[in-house]
Amino acid sequence: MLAAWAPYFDDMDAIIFLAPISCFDQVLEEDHKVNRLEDSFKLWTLIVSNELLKNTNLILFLNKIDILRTKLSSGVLMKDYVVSYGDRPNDVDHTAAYLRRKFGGILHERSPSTRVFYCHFTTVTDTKSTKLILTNLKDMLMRQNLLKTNLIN
Ligand SMILES: Nc1nc2c(ncn2[C@@H]2O[C@H](COP(=O)(O)OP(=O)(O)OP(=O)(O)O)[C@@H](O)[C@H]2O)c(=O)[nH]1
Repeated sequence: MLAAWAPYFDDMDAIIFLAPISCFDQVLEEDHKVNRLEDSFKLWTLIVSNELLKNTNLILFLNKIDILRTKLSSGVLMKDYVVSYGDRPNDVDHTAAYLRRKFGGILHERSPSTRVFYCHFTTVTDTKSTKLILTNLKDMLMRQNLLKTNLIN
């Protein structure tokens, strides 16, 4: 599937990858044996390791942080679903930072090129904060393109 669409994205400035991190205790609707967070790790691994996309900026949105916060506060334990999480504190700061490190580690280990790890914690339904993140990303990419073409230094 990825192999089929990747060639159409190799000249994109960036791909925004949304991983719904509140879904750590859920399974895929189409396959109840697959954990949704595991599925996001798998897809992220496929994208970061794809040769055709090695020059494309990858921007990771660790999304649904608001739902993650509510879920953890209600007593759902990350370690019950993510065994490697162990006995770390079950709060939003620690769990989110842990997941960020996991996604970043995959990029670091599996990318065929050296790439910056762009990662944001998001609640994309909050249009105001999402607009701000997107505007900053657009500025960053424009600056990067100008640097590449030596129009600024
Ligand atoms: N509270 C909250 N809702 C969100 C967020 N992102 C998406 N949603 C809502 O979640 C619902 C499902 O949208 P998606 O997550 O895009 O789609 P999905 O992952 O295929 O759907 P689900 O299986 O329902 O999670 C929609 O009603 C969205 O508006 C978020 O960050 N916070």
